[in-house]
Amino acid sequence: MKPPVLRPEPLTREAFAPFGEVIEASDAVRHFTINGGNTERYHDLADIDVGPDGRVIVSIFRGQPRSLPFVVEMMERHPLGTQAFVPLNGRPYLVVVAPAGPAPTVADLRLFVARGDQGVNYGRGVWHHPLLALDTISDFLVMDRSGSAPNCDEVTLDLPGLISQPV
Ligand SMILES: NC(=O)N[C@@H](O)C(=O)O
Ligand code: NI
Repeated sequence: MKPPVLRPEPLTREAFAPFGEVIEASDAVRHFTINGGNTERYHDLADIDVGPDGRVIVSIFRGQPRSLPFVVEMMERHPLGTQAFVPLNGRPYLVVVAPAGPAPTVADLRLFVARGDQGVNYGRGVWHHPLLALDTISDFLVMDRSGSAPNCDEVTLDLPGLISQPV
């Protein structure tokens, strides 16, 4: 059977809410002026949760661009903590997610096209595809959990999904 084509959706806080938060300086979020008027603070955008035994760490992921069309064959989740990605190069990228819970099927997958000024924070246990950078080598600031217990479950999709081009 041919892999179903995943329908790209624009990344919005509302559409992404079942999977986590969107990290962006939007007028829709609480923001206020600080530093004597020099700076606007877009406040409390995401819940970084690493559980009682984890430690929050900040890393940079330097992703190679994915070639399109791209076949989504696997998904992963981090049951012990959230994982946030914030693009550092101002370039669009792709996010493929499925709800936390049982292993997803291709019918559960959602494909979001993120702008270069939008980050995402995957909720604990939310299924997602590893980083999907586009067009050029791209750096992302990543906030996630460090700890001794294993924190990455992977599944292979019985029927893969297809990200066609152009998204
Ligand atoms: N393995 C790793 O740290 N990266 C993945 O979790 C990812 O979501 O890219
Ligand atoms: Ni991950």
